[in-house]
Amino acid sequence: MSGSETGAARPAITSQGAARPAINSRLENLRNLVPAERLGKVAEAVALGDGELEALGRGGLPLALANGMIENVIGTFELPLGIATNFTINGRDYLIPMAVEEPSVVAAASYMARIARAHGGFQTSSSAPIMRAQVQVLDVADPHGARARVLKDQDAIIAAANARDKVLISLGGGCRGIEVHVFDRTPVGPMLAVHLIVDVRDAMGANTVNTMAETVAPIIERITGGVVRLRILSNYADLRLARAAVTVPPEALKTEDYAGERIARGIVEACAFAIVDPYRAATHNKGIMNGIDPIVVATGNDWRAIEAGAHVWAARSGRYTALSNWEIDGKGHLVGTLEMPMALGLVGGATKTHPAARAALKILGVQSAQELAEVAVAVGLAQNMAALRALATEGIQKGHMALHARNIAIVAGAAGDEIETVAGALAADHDVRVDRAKEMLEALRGGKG
Ligand SMILES: CC(C)(COP(=O)([O-])OP(=O)([O-])OC[C@H]1O[C@@H](n2cnc3c(N)ncnc32)[C@H](O)[C@@H]1OP(=O)([O-])[O-])[C@@H](O)C(=O)NCCC(=O)NCCSC(=O)C[C@@](C)(O)CC(=O)[O-]
Ligand SMILES: NC(=O)C1=CN([C@@H]2O[C@H](COP(=O)(O)OP(=O)(O)OC[C@H]3O[C@@H](n4cnc5c(N)ncnc54)[C@H](OP(=O)(O)O)[C@@H]3O)[C@@H](O)[C@H]2O)C=CC1
Repeated sequence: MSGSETGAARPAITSQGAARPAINSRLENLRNLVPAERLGKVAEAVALGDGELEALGRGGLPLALANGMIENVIGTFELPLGIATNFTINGRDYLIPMAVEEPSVVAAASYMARIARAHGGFQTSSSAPIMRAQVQVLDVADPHGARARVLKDQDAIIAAANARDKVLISLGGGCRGIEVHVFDRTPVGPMLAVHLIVDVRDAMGANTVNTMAETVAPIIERITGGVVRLRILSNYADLRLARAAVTVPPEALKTEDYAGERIARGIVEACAFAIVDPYRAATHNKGIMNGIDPIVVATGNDWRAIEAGAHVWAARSGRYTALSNWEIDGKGHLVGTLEMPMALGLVGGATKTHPAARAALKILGVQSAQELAEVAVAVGLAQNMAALRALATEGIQKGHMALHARNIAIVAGAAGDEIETVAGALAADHDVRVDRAKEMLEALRGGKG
């Protein structure tokens, strides 16, 4: 990992998280219950209140609220919300709410978390929640001279930016500094990008920094003698990094068919493929985002922003590559690491307006946006580990298609108890196809009739 320069700013997750009583994320047999029973178990584990239970039980978002969130609302669109179990992060157990349409994602994360928890779980860290806003300046005669003038007057710009958001300042956030990037040649002539470097505390921060950028634009025009056009945050949140690491001995990975050393080596080899080949890296990173996006969605955060930040970070060297690293340490243990931008909020956006998002945050029990970011990358790393383990051994279809079989059964027309019966038969036959499911369904119904 390369982010140690910002690591010093990280407040200890354990001290921030201390407000929530410890839970046990193992929740054995959750998979064998029906949804209402699962909700009961989770509610008991994290002490959900009536409001949260109601929000999760009834689907989360009343139409009247939805109508206030976006434009031209005609209804709501639901996704399954699953709970990944077994997570231990920095010595603390977490239940992970995941809103996602893809089968096997929740199971895969829970599986790797189960392996990791016996070996200390995931270790995480993060930098302070610092975002950048950009102010684009055109028509500057002397861009380098203008840069020098902006930096000389940066205290006045910072003061003007901070005058706009008293709440943020009272919480210890605010504009911390200025950077000026000069582009000598662009299709429209020389250009400056003045960056406001802002600590947004527990917000994702887009609106916060956009307001600041618009506020300081006239001052920047005056100082540079240029014309300001764009005033907007950058989704390349390279100053807001979260990191996760996991170490497991090879014997923890072994299965009936594969030795642990073979699996660990296979994971390292799979990662090497993604490091050198962008075609593979895109899929490798999609697997990481399989873990992260469902948390982003469940907590009402902006997943487009997280995706944008992830992929520009993956290409920061000029070549798109793997976000994670897998290696074998001196003791022969498998070591996985992931570091990436993670601009998540506990306030702002839909985090407070969406009742199910509030319930998801309660389930997570996180005390700060930084803690949420660290949990998200830990789950991303677990998901990556699960996919690479499967790919390097039996292949993805065995586990994934067995769980996807339920979707196929539904597409074929199965309902109620038929879904599990047809899905089980499809998986047992290793032939997960809709036409096959239809045949099975006909036979099942014919048998009953
Ligand atoms: C799917 C598994 C976990 C099965 O694996 P398995 O060996 O059949 O699982 P198991 O039945 O032995 O159970 C092991 C643990 O997994 C969990 N688990 C297992 N099943 C369930 C379930 N039904 N409901 C809830 N949890 C489940 C659960 O934690 C369980 O422990 P337990 O608590 O029972 O002691 C495994 O095959 C796997 O991890 N596969 C990888 C799946 C994956 O990566 N899916 C993502 C979609 S594919 C994709 O989009 C990404 C990709 C692959 O392209 C990325 C890339 O290329 O890098
Ligand atoms: N390119 C992009 O990614 C863009 C994204 N967006 C959208 O912007 C939204 C996120 O913006 P964001 O600024 O986070 O949201 P908000 O403006 O809704 O919330 C941030 C505000 O909440 C208040 N606040 C209260 N408690 C805290 C706390 N503990 N820490 C920090 N702030 C606190 C602050 O001041 P106060 O109370 O004074 O408001 C702060 O300005 C998302 O919906 C996103 O989709 C918008 C434009 C572009």
